[in-house]
Amino acid sequence: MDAVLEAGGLTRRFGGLVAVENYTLRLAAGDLVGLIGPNGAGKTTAFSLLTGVLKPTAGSITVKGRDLTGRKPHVLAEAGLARTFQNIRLFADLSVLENVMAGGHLRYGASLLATLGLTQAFWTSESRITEAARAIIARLGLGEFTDRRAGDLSYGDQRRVEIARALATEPVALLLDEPAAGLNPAETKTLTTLVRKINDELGIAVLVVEHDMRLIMDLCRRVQVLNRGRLVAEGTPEKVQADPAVIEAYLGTRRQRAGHA
Ligand SMILES: Nc1ncnc2c1ncn2[C@@H]1O[C@H](COP(=O)(O)OP(=O)(O)OP(=O)(O)O)[C@@H](O)[C@H]1O
Repeated sequence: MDAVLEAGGLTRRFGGLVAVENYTLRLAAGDLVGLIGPNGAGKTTAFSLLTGVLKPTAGSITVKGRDLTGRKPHVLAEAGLARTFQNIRLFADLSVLENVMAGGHLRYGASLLATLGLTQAFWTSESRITEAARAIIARLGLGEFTDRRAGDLSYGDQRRVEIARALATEPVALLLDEPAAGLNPAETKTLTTLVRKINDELGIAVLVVEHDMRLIMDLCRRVQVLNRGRLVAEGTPEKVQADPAVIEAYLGTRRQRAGHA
């Protein structure tokens, strides 16, 4: 299967520190990949490189075969990479529908001229965006919240709305940055079901960066493990859990912390 997102040899230095070195990822349609690693392993840096928030010191990023290395986050978003944030970033005062429509505007927004002139093109695109947003909201089981103010929802429901907004951009890949942070166990379970459904039913490739090891092992078909900026293992959850390099990465970090204490 062709890759929708490919990262080759991604490296990022901060002064003398190499935060990520030679990180490689191949995400094809339908892939569901988890990225884990102990504290300071480089997960956030890798995520920021993939989403264009940080520029790589070396390496490349291609989306659907297009080289987008070093391009800004909005360019990657327009090319089909959707993301969520560690700290949910919804428009709290807008309704759930309006939040999800904001995703659609990125994809189908009418041109400025059409908007100012309120031409037929504007109304056509506006009604198309509204209908698409409603369909996504229904598909994700959020129908009861459609007209509610986003800021009034529980944290778990806000997370789902954020994912709905990401889907409204019609992405080829969805990148989730610690989606379970701040969720209770029941909300985490609902989230797991939702992400699996998106991946299974819509065929959208998913990359999840998480601290919650259980979620990653339950959810993902393939897991990558970073340690000190380098990939030390990649494979099925079963294979990765039994890998001595992974066990050492986590134990080593714990030993280090015990040493500092
Ligand atoms: N902007 C920065 N400037 C300097 N060093 C940085 C910067 N961002 C990250 N680092 C360093 O790069 C390394 C990797 O950090 P990163 O935040 O990517 O790891 P992480 O796996 O996401 O960690 P955590 O699980 O604790 O969030 C760390 O040593 C960190 O201190």
